[in-house]
Amino acid sequence: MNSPINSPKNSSTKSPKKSLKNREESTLKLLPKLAGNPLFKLQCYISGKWCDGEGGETDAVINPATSEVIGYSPKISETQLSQAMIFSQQAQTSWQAQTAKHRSALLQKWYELIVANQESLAQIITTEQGKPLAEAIAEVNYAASYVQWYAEQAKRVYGEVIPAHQAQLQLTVVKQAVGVCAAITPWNFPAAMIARKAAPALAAGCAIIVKPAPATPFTAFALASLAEQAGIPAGLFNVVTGDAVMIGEQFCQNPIIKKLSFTGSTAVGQQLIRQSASNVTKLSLELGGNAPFIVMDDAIIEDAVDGLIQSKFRNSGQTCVCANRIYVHRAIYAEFCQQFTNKVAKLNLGNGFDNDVHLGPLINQAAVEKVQQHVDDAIANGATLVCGGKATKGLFYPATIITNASHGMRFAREETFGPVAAIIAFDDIEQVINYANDTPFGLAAYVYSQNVSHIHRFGAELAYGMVGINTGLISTEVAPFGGIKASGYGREGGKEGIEEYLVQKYLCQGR
Ligand SMILES: NC(=O)C1=CN([C@@H]2O[C@H](COP(=O)(O)OP(=O)(O)OC[C@H]3O[C@@H](n4cnc5c(N)ncnc54)[C@H](OP(=O)(O)O)[C@@H]3O)[C@@H](O)[C@H]2O)C=CC1
Ligand SMILES: O=C(O)CCCC(=O)O
Repeated sequence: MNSPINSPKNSSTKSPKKSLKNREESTLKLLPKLAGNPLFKLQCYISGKWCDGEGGETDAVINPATSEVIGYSPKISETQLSQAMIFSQQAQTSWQAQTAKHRSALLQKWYELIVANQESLAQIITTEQGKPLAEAIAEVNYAASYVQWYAEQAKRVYGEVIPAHQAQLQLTVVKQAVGVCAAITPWNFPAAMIARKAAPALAAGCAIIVKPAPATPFTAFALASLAEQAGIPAGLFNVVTGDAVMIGEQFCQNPIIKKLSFTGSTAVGQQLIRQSASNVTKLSLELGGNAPFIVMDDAIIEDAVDGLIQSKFRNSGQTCVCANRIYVHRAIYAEFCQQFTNKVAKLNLGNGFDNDVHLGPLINQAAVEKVQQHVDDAIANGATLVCGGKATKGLFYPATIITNASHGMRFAREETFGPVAAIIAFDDIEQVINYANDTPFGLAAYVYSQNVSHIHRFGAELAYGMVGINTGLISTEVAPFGGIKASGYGREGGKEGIEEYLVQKYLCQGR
């Protein structure tokens, strides 16, 4: 039987005769957990209306824990998309003319609704993405924090007065909304990745059209439902699903779209750069990572172990800022590995809805295969498997520890995106900085050390957009999140995040 888990794109179904009501009824029979969930919508939200694809085609969405079909998301047509852009352009013109205070109040309302509906949203996230319910709740609050932050920042978009070079001139710089924006988001944080693009866009006075990953469209529809309830005017926040290639080309090449923000793989990011050349579209790209996690011999081992567990196993390792390569000083290597193994043994793998589950399933079969290849490569090249190392059932992959690993192994070159902790010994700070920087990627790095001069050196020399020092968790709405090198450019969060959706205009005024 063709398993839609392997490739959601291959699971397209042409179902023009199936009415929405029938689709909802058959879906709810399959998945009692979402029955009655007021935010469970199966339609795109475009120009303030809920709609199917005009050709009636849909994509099946699969629960990665059970392989059951959760529901179907529409495939919108190119015509629908270009009409959405025209409508958004009109809506955006009025929106940017509103006061920042007005935009802020609507975003604040959206924030409050997201928090008030956190359980319904988290249920949808766990069902379509697989992460444990407690993590899904944490993600909803994380997503909400961006909406709240940009509701506040909306009111602080300041311009500048420049001391003029001639007495008769006045020089000022104003900031204006870039226009209609687009976003392409991944499945690993289906709520947060949308919130941290849409909230600054709306705060800045832009409209946005979001294409979520096909594995997790229902969280996006749920956010749209709450935006509608919050009173965000039609055409400003849109969610479209369907053919990624067609939508991606339109986002890059339709001149209505002035800005595209993407989170996902480096390969797709590079394609979007190429595609948007003709339109010179402004881009923000948050791409793959390959985070080094460094533990010096002067670190507090217990803290480093706890930090590694947080960094490595969040979302079963399916996070671009997850520790991907772990470097532990040889002097503490054995002790560190022992303490880490003892704690990892307590992590439970299971359905995210069950109690006391720390790791849910991986997103699809391709993800399981990539993880397995990285494990097999390490073992074949002389590393030692301490625990895990094979899927237990379906997409469930256990926490895996590999010791005696080396820098040349595949996991150290490529993002694993799974719950595999492979630990490499190093001898001195020079060597480990070289190892850490020996990658095309530059998103996040982590260091554990109690030596101030070591910390300063790591801070200065690690070639990354973000460095966690004596912590395994760096993400927050108040700080600029983003990478350098092949991990992309642009920042999300902090005061910097809203700048991505603004353009500067310099006014040179004579008497
Ligand atoms: N930085 C991060 O947070 C993430 C990194 N990754 C990395 O990427 C690897 C592969 O994951 P995957 O989900 O396939 O990531 P992709 O980069 O393929 O997908 C991310 C998003 O981009 C869309 N997309 C894919 N191709 C195009 C295109 N030509 N034009 C426009 N949009 C497109 C996808 O939609 P569709 O699926 O319909 O093609 C999805 O919405 C992971 O193993 C991980 O290493 C993945 C996800 C997030
Ligand atoms: O790109 C990702 O993997 C999501 C980032 C998660 C975070 O904000 O910590």
